[in-house]
Amino acid sequence: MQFKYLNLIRERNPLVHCITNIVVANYSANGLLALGASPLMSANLDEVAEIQHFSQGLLLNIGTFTNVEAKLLAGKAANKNSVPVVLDPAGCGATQCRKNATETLLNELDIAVLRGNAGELASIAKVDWQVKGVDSGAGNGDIVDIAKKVAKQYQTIVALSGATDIITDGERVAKIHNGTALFPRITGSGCLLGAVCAAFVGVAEEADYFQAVVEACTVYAIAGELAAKPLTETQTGSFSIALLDQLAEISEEKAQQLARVTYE
Ligand SMILES: Nc1ncnc2c1ncn2[C@@H]1O[C@H](COP(=O)(O)OP(=O)(O)O)[C@@H](O)[C@H]1O
Ligand SMILES: Cc1ncsc1CCOP(=O)(O)O
Ligand SMILES: [Mg+2]
Repeated sequence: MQFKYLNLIRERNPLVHCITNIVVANYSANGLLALGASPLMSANLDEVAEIQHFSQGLLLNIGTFTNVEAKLLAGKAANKNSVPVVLDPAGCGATQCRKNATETLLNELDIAVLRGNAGELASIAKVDWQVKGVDSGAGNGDIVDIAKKVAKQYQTIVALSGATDIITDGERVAKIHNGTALFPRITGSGCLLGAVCAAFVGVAEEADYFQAVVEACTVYAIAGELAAKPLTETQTGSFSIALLDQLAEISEEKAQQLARVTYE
């Protein structure tokens, strides 16, 4: 697999505007900085539309279910200014009001990338799933079918994360087999991945968003793998810091060497 967007991020230092949840705001900002992007966190109604005149990517994350109006306003301005919008429906299956808000964002906005775990994507696809808050929960549905269905319905690129990440535009499917079981043991690792996707599509042409998202998820999963290498399975605090270090350290050459990606 050929990588080309990681170096572009480091060259261009894209500004990624995040309207995210309070749990992960600081960690996401640090992760974007480590990668080579420039984070801006704001949910103020007076400025979120204006920010789309100079930002390269917009992340909307519903994790703490706040600022829905700001997300709509920012998303509409981003669409008008050709700024790619990444939606992270964190915890969207937990309550009815989250489901409604997620559907509104998907219907009202042109979402370039929808990044979530299996439970979140199953909830959007209306497939029966035992959702567990912001964690992926358990279910019997075929996750490739779920991801493809949602990608087609909303004409977007779905990045469904888990032990194997599934990236699809509804037709093409990439599976990323990299990662570490330490990822789901720290809070914010999925949310930071959403922000990382925004940085990658922020330096890509629209026609190549699929490839940019595959690259984003692969680089990220490998950074986690490298961070976990010297750690035991209980060193979750160290993993959270080591992941930031690896996002700063990882090169296209290293990613190419370690990537385990298959296409269907
Ligand atoms: N069991 C696992 N083994 C390896 N990697 C994992 C595992 N679970 C999640 N990941 C990785 O963790 C990152 C965050 O995904 P995930 O934990 O699914 O997000 P979320 O926090 O939204 O549930 C992704 O890069 C994914 O590949
Ligand atoms: C714990 C929690 N509660 C609301 S948002 C959030 C953070 C979830 O982070 P992630 O989805 O990346 O694990
Ligand atoms: Mg998580």
